[in-house]
This record gives sequence, C-alpha cells and structure tokens, in this order.
Amino acid sequence: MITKLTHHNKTYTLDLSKPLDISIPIRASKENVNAWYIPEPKIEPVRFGDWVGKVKEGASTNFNNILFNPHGHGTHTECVGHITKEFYSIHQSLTQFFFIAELITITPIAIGEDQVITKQQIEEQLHTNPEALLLRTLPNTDAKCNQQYSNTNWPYLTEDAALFIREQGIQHLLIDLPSVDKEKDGGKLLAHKAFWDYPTNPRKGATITEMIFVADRISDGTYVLNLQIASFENDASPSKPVLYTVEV
Ligand SMILES: N[C@@H](CC(=O)c1ccccc1NC=O)C(=O)O
Repeated sequence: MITKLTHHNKTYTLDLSKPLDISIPIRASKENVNAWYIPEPKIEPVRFGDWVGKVKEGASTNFNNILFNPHGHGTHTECVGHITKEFYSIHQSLTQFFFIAELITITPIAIGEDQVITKQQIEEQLHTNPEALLLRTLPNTDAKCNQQYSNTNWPYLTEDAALFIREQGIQHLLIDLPSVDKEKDGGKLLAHKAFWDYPTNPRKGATITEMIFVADRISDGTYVLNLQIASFENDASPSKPVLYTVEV
C-alpha cells in the first residue's frame, strides 16, 4: 500500500506494506532485556482454585495475567511525568503518532569510566530538522534484544547533547539504551531534564523512547516514524515504534 504524505511543503512517498519494526518484544523469560534491578516479566494464566486459564489445561481460552515494568523490560515511551511530582500520563501526552524522523548512528566516546554521546557527535550528523530523532549506538548487535543492563554503566547522553536536541525543536527522542542518562547518577537525570526543559518550562508533549533496536540493515537517514503506545494512564507505556522508508 503506497501513500504520500505532505509535510512542510515536502512530499514523502512510503510503502505501508514495508514496516521496519524497531521495538523489542517483552517475553516472560530471564533472557528478556532487563534494566533497573528487577526480575524478568511474568506471563501466567489466571487461576481460580483448580481452574487454569489455559486451553491446554481445559479452559476455552488462553487468559493470561502479565506483570512487567515499562522502564525495565523493553521498548517504552515516557513523558515528563517520569520525573515530576505531578502526574502526567503518556496516554495524554502522546496524541499524534506519525512523525518525520532522522536516524543517526553514534559510537559513544570514553570519558573516564563512562561512555558518552556528545553534542558535537550529534551536531556532526544531524543535517535535517526532524520531529523525531533516533539514536543508534555502536556496537549494535542482536544482544541488545536480551541484554542484562543492571550494573553495567551503559553509555548515556551528556546534558549538552540533550539540550542541543531540545534546541533543534525535536519532540521525540528515541535511543537503543535503557536510559538517556547514566545508570547511577544519584537521581540527577540531567539529560531527561534538559530534553524536557524541566523544571523551567516542561515540554508536556515531548517524549523519550528507550530500548529500541534498530537492525544494521536499516541505514541512517530520513524515515516516517509511527510511534504507538498501549493506552496506559501512567508516566510510561510499552511502545511500538515502526519506521517507513521514504522517497522525498
Ligand atoms: N539514574 C537514577 C535512576 C533512574 O534514572 C531510574 C530508576 C528506575 C527506573 C528508571 C530510571 N530512569 C529511567 O530513565 C538514579 O541513579 O537515581
């Protein structure tokens, strides 16, 4: 199915039958991607006494409860409510779902014990003015889909880099790490705050999507992004970002 989008006087042609899914699915397994020191997700049938919600065990339907954490168990999208005393819901913050997006790939650089993504690295690669920015970090192996991230001090964005992204007017930031910030930062959350302009002027419609996986066969460049969440009234929801290749 071919469609044409017009945005800021440019026409983009895309083929909806060729989605590039960049989400990591949530599985009830110890191999499921994991961050923030929590156990694996659980997907288990409802039980009422002897009755088990499973066709194999005599029920008419499979009827599972799911226990997971959006921040720790897979691709998720969060709003400023992730870091505020006041409640903000991702369901109410993300109200449009198609964006012009730019994918760039960055090798974090070592600063002391840390690996960081700098403003300069983003500035060097970002030559367009997208609504959404996707950051793919190298190395980029399939291991990202089942990485056990707790206590690994993963790479993160410097405050300046996040500020630069905000100053470009980017509303939606997507990254293939568990957080845009350092794992153990004493609660500073400098990149989250810089991106959301919190507490000065919170950007309530801006979102951060973490733990995407962008396979190597997807090249850097411009895409149409379809960013979908489950409709949770919560700071964050599991999400399904999907890219479409465009011809301009
Ligand atoms: N780095 C923070 C913790 C943190 O950022 C965090 C903790 C639990 C779940 C999600 C978190 N951040 C996600 O972006 C800290 O060291 O206090």
